[in-house]
Amino acid sequence: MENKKPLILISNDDGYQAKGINELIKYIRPLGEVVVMAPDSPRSGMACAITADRPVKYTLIRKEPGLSVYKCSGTPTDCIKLAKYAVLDRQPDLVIGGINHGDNAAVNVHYSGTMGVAIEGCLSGVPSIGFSICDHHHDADFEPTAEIIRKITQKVIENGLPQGICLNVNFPVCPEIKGVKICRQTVGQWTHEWARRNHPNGSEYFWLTGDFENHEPEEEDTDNWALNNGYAAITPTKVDVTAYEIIDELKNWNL
Ligand SMILES: Nc1nc2c(ncn2[C@@H]2O[C@H](COP(=O)(O)O)[C@@H](O)[C@H]2O)c(=O)[nH]1
Repeated sequence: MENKKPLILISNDDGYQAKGINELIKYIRPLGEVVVMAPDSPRSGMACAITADRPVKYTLIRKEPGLSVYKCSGTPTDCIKLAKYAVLDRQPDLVIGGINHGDNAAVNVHYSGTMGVAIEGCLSGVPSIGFSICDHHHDADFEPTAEIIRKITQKVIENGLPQGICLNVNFPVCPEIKGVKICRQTVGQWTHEWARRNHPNGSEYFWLTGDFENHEPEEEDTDNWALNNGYAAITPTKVDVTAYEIIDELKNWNL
């Protein structure tokens, strides 16, 4: 029986030409057969959005031994769904989103197209990881993340992940990452989220801005604490968002 290399499906939300996904391809290639299906342009903030009202297309960009790269007109989640349906000849062994230009720690897991990739992989029963770095610049330095990305990826290939759980991995911006912390999601929220502006035609419009308010900066078990102190943060993330803790209370409402 041929011993096949792990099949690794990669996507992102910064587009197939972004530095982050191309650095990720470089770090991951030695670990398996890599197939990339990524948006044809940036799709930040798309979370788990899907395209239900217009055609979605994909195009082969490059094909080498062990690596195929496609661009797609859809969302990050569309990329995973379409790659599995139209391109792959078998279920992938691993789905990876990233490396995102900007972190997706704390509540950002709910806005992130990077985590939309990992959540879609997880929902389809595939061990999945989202990788992000706390640097929005297009030429961010991803090199300090390489060794940890390879270690985490290899561990997930070897051990898998429980059904319904994926990993949200965030990296600080520093020349040498101190290590890895296993964290919980920080409690916080975005404030001052809009800039009110006037269009030259006299109309008013709003532009998304915002400050992220960390409500527990001293709590050392949070992903934001790890990132603020030079550690990579691994936040195990569930796709079942049921609030089990209040089911009995609601039953007692006798609706
Ligand atoms: N400037 C603001 N950024 C926000 C706000 N809410 C979320 N976000 C950012 O969106 C990204 C989406 O992640 P991606 O992986 O799709 O790029 C998330 O990481 C947050 O940083 C906001 O109110 N203002």
